[in-house]
Amino acid sequence: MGYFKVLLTRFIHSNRNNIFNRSRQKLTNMAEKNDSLSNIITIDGSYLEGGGQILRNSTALSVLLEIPIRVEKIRAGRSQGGLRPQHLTGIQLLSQLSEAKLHNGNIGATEIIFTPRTIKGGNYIADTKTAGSVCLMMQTAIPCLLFANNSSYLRLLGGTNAEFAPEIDYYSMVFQPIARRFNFNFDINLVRRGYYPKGGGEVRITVNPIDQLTAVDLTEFGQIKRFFGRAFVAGTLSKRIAYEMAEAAEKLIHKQYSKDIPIEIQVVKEPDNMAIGTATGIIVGAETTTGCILASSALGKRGVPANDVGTQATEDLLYDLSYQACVDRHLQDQLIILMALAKGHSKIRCGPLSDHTKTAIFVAELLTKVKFKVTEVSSLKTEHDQSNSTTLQASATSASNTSNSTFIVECEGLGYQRRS
Ligand SMILES: Nc1ncnc2c1ncn2[C@@H]1O[C@H](COP(=O)(O)OP(=O)(O)OP(=O)(O)O)[C@@H](O)[C@H]1O
Repeated sequence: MGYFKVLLTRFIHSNRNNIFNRSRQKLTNMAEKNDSLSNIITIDGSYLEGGGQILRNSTALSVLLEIPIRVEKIRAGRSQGGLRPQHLTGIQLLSQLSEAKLHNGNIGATEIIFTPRTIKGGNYIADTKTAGSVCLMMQTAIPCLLFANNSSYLRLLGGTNAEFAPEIDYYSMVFQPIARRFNFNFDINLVRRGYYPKGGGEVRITVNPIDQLTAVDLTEFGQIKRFFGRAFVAGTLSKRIAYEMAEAAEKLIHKQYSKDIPIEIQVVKEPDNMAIGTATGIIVGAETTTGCILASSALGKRGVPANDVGTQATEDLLYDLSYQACVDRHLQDQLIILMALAKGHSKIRCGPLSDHTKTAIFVAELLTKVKFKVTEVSSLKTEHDQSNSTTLQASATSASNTSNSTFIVECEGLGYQRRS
């Protein structure tokens, strides 16, 4: 019985490999028919985090550097691997703005070949037709459009406050001000919010071109000068829920920080014409005297009490602050591509590095040839943190790394310049 099982397993494996190799060859032949693929680079989409981010970063860098890429084993780290609607919509947007050839751009595809030709500003519309995050589309399109030769106007439809993605408020409260440090800006016009499961949110983004990104130094934490945030309900939910989330956040902050530090958390019931669907959530952030901005967000779920939602978002923020990190656990990976492209030496101080960050470094090094250096600078968290280590335990787990170390991530950027 055991012998037959071994034979059967071998047969299945060898067949699977044959099928994989045959379809891969077919894809390459199709692509080679029209494109020059002599310098194609293959990206292993299953590397570390193995999610959509590796695909976004590699296609964005492919556009900027005019390198054709093959991404294989797409989202192999996820239970439902391959391209999902939001990933496909994001890649199609990049294909349009770069006049790229996209081979195998289909839902479920586990391998694509992407051959960009240019970077073209202009008007673009992308609709995930799901609650797929509009911010994740911004994450790839904006760095490319910064280097187009004219302005761009994006109309993006999908989820504005989606799980496991930056919320639109994170983009305006954290990413946008930090982007200014890299010498770029973009306008966000939030037309309508959209949530899981319906989506239907809409943002309009204006991107004006720049010549070069400036390197950043985000390594001095300074002192916390204010806490801020936004607690919301939309649809049929009572505003009381938003008050409860905000109160839970304030209570937790006051437990650990002086009451002299101002806390301003807006409590909002979204107007009906500004939101599709029913949802609730909170973002809580902190700004320091040296201009570091960190934040964390959480969305409400059926059966989860409002104060647990407020507490979760705040615990995550306090955990990042306890390292005196200058960027939060989510911003880390989002800055890697910008650091690699900028002119000069960029440095950021982080808490435990996320797998997203390590994956972003892997892709940036592979495509730009820029070398990143990661240095462990301390293994001690701040004193108040150590006295609150139990509260922060849960948070450590969600940061996907339980190390107590603080890290400096740095690189000499390639000084990417807009093509004339
Ligand atoms: N709460 C959050 N606030 C800000 N950014 C976030 C938050 N949660 C996740 N992110 C960012 O969103 C991106 C998510 O990438 P990831 O590859 O996990 O998701 P994805 O593209 O939806 O793909 P997949 O479906 O494969 O998970 C990362 O850049 C991560 O830092």
